[in-house]
Amino acid sequence: MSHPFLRKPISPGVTSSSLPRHYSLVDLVSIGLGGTVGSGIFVLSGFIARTYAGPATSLSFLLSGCCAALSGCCYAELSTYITTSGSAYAYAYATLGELPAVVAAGCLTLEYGVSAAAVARSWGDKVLEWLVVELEAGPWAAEVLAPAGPDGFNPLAGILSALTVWLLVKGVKESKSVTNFVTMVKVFVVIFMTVGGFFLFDSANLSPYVPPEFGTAGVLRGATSSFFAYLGYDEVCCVAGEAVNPLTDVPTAVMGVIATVAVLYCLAAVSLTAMQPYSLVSETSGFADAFHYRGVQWAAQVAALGEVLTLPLVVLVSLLAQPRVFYQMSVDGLLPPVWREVDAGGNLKKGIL
Ligand SMILES: NC(=[NH2+])NCCC[C@H](N)C(=O)O
Repeated sequence: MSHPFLRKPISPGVTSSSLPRHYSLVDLVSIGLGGTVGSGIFVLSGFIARTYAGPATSLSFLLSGCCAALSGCCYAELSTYITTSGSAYAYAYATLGELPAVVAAGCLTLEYGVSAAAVARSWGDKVLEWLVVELEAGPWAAEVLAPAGPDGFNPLAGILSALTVWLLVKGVKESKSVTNFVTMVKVFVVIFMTVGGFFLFDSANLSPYVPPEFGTAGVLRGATSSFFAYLGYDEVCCVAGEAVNPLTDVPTAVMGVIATVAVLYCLAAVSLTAMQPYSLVSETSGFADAFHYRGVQWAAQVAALGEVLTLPLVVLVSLLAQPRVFYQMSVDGLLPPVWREVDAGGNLKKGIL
C-alpha cells in the first residue's frame, strides 16, 4: 500500500474489463430481487411480529425501507461514476482511498459470507420444518437433518452452499437462467402469500396497531432487524462490471429493486398480521403457520414449499457477488492475479472456488 488514502482516479464513461458485459436490465433486476427477497420476509417478519412490533411490523418494514432507499440512492449515484465490479469496495477506493477500500472489501466479504451462511442455515431449518409439519415426516427427519440438535451443525446448509458453488462454477449462463427463473417464482410466492392473507383479513387482529408492551422502541427494534430483509440490492453493483449498459441499468435496477421489495414487504407484513393475532404468529414460519391457523391447508403447503424452493437463491447471489469484489481488488493490484483469471466462458471459476 503506497499511501493509505491514495484515491483511484475515476475514469469517465464505461470502463472496459476482461469480464464480458452480458447482464441486461432484466438480469440485473433479477439478481437484485433474487438476492434480496429471502429469509427477511419468509422468517424475520413472523419473528418481528411476535417479539418486537405486533401489527406494527409493517411500519417497521416501512421505516427500514426508507433507510434502505437512502443508502440505495448513494449506490445508484456512485454506480453512474464507477462502472467496474466491486460495489462499495470500488466506491470507497475512488472516494476515500486505498485503506478504506480494503476495509470495505473485508466487510463485504464478511457480509456475503455470513449472510450466505445465515440464509443457508435458515433454509436447512425450513426444510426440516416443512418435512415435519407439511409432510408429517417421523423422528428420522430430525435425526438425519439436524443430528446435533436444533442449535447444532446443520448438514443441509453445508450441502446447499456446496451446490450453489458448483452451479456458479458451471457457468455464467446457467446461473443467470436459474436466477431469472427462481426470482420470478419467488416474487410470485410472496404475492401469493400476501393476496392469500388479504382474503383472510381480520381487522380485529390489527388492533392495537402498536401493542403497549412493545411501544415505539419495539417498532424501532423491528425496523433495525428488518433491514436485513433489504440487503441484496448492493449485489447489483457488484456485477456492474458485467452490465451491458451500466450507466443507466445499474442505478435503475438498484432503485427499482428497493422500491419493489419495500412495497412487497409492507403489504406482506400487513397481510401476515391481519391473518392471526400477533401473539400467535410463528417466529420461524409465519405465513405457512397463519394459513394453517385459518384452516387453509393447501395455501400453507404452497407457501411452505415456495419458501423451501426459492430461498436458496439468496445464497447463490451472495456467492455470485463476493468473487467480483476480489476480482476488482486483483485488477487494482491488491490481490494476486488468480482472482482475476477469467475462463473461456467469461466466468471467474478460480475466484469462485
Ligand atoms: N448482500 C447480502 N447481505 N445478501 C443477503 C441478503 C439477505 C436477504 N435480504 C434475506 O432477507 O434473506
